[in-house]
Formats: sequence, C-alpha cells, structure tokens
Amino acid sequence: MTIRVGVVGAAGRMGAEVCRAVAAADDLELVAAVDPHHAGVAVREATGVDTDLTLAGDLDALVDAGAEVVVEFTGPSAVGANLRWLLEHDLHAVVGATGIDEADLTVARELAEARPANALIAPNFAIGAVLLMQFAAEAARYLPHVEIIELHHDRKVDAPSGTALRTAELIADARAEIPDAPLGDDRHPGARGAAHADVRVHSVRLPGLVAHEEVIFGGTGQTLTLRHDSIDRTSFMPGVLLGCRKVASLDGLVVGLEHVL
Ligand SMILES: NC(=O)C1=CN([C@@H]2O[C@H](COP(=O)(O)OP(=O)(O)OC[C@H]3O[C@@H](n4cnc5c(N)ncnc54)[C@H](OP(=O)(O)O)[C@@H]3O)[C@@H](O)[C@H]2O)C=CC1
Ligand SMILES: O=C(O)C1=N[C@H](C(=O)O)C[C@H](O)C1
Repeated sequence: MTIRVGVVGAAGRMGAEVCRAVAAADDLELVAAVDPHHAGVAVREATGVDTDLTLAGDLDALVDAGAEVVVEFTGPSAVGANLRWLLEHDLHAVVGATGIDEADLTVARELAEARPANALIAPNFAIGAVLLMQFAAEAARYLPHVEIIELHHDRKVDAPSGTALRTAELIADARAEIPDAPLGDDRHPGARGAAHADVRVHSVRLPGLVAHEEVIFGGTGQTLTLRHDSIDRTSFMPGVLLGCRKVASLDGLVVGLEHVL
C-alpha cells in the first residue's frame, strides 16, 4: 500500500527536494503540490519530477487529491496557519518549516489531541543533526558552559535557526546549573550573540553555506566542540520520508525526529 503524500511550499528549496524524494520512493506517491506564489506552474518544471501535476494555489488541493500525509516546508510566516488547517482537515502533518510560535504550537497540540490526525514537527530532519543535539544534551550535564554557532546560506529568513533554538532548549533541560556567559565590554550590541534558554547563540549567514551547527563547551583547561554539516539538502530526505511513513502511528503532536527513529 502506498501512502498518498502532498507537499506544501513545493516550489521552494526544501519543498522541491521533498517532491523528488517522495516521487522516488516505492511506498509513497506524490499526489499534490501547493505553493500559492507559484500556482499554475508545472510540478515537473518546478521540481524536475516526472509528473503531470500542477502547483496548486491553496490547501484545498490536498483534500481534493486524497492526500493522507502532508509535508510542510514553507516558513515562519505560513507554517502556523497551515498546520492548523491540516489538522482541522484530518491530514497527518510532517512539518519541517521553522519559526512556528508558541501560540500556534499550543493550538496544533490541542487539535492533534482532539482530532484523528497527528503531527511530527522536526526542526532538523538530518540524522547527524539529531545526534548532535542528543550529544550536546549529554555533554551539558558535565560541561555547563556552552555556546552555539549556527551557519546557514544567505537566503534563510529566520535567525537563530530552529535547530539552534532546539539545541539550546535541550541543553537547558539537561544541565544542572546556569553558568555565567559574561557580556564583557559589549561595545557592539549583538557581538555576544542572542540568549535562548540562557544559552548564547551566534548566527552566520553566507552564500556557499547550506546548514551547519557547532556547539562549543568550555571547561577547566579544555574545550569540546561538536559540529554537524549538511552539505546538501538530500541530507534531510531520509528523515522526511521516515516521518511520512511513521506519522500516522504517532499519538498527537510530537517535536523531534528522535521520536520516530
Ligand atoms: N526541518 C528541517 O530539516 C529543515 C527545515 N528547513 C526550513 O524549511 C523552511 C523552508 O526552507 P527553504 O525551502 O529553504 O525556503 P524557500 O523560501 O526556498 O521555500 C519556501 C517555499 O514556500 C513558499 N510559501 C510561502 N508561503 C507559503 C504558503 N502560505 N503556502 C505554501 N507555500 C508558501 C515560498 O514561496 P515564495 O518563494 O514565493 O516565498 C517558497 O516557495 C524554512 O523554515 C527552513 O528553516 C529547511 C531545511 C531543513
Ligand atoms: O533554512 C534552512 O536551510 C534550515 N533550516 C532549519 C533550521 O532553521 O534549523 C534546519 C536546517 O538547519 C536548515
């Protein structure tokens, strides 16, 4: 039995990659692709997938096409409303877009509890990044002094990255104390990064980068550096496909790919 998959944000860097990955998977079928600003464009042209589908302008196309699972890769300004719509229409959601706010997350959690559809939200679908977050949480138990540097391509709209925010939260949950992160003589605001969950996060945006994160721990006479590099967006695809296969068996809404590994 194949799973019928729709993609929202299908003309974007990640959405197009997801369309290609879904179309290439034997057990998944690409049945709809939505991207309002590119409606009417052939999916073949936007993604290279061998299909007669056309990019749809609104989410109703997902229902019309009989999608069972929908992959959401739009961005911070659209993801909250889209996720709500998907759950209200009983469509399982695999969400990669970052920047969903707390209020939208609460609504989505309640909907996923109340209705038959589930949601998997993963700030990062690359297995290496998931492991980096787990290793960072483990290290923070012993080395509470830590800062994060995330580095991304220059077209990324949000900063800090969703992965960096999640890493900071996992570190905050794991470490027993909140050590000082001195600002020093902070002559240029921002020079010491931004604090999230009491962890300093620094964001770099440059052409040539894809998605990278370093977590640097400091201790007496030593440092420990954990680093992950996505050098291509295909790095996220095994995680996204796994999410498509597992989301129906989840219970409500979960955050983090680790829950389906
Ligand atoms: N979880 C993970 O593993 C990963 C997450 N991401 C996240 O995925 C998101 C997308 O990244 P990326 O592909 O690089 O961004 P892009 O800007 O390339 O793609 C986003 C696409 O969504 C479209 N879009 C905007 N609004 C809507 C809407 N309301 N409905 C449907 N489509 C819409 C955009 O249209 P237009 O071009 O006209 O704006 C664009 O085509 C970001 O939040 C990023 O942080 C990225 C990589 C991995
Ligand atoms: O925009 C991106 O590219 C990425 N976004 C996600 C994030 O904000 O963490 C995941 C990955 O870092 C790539």
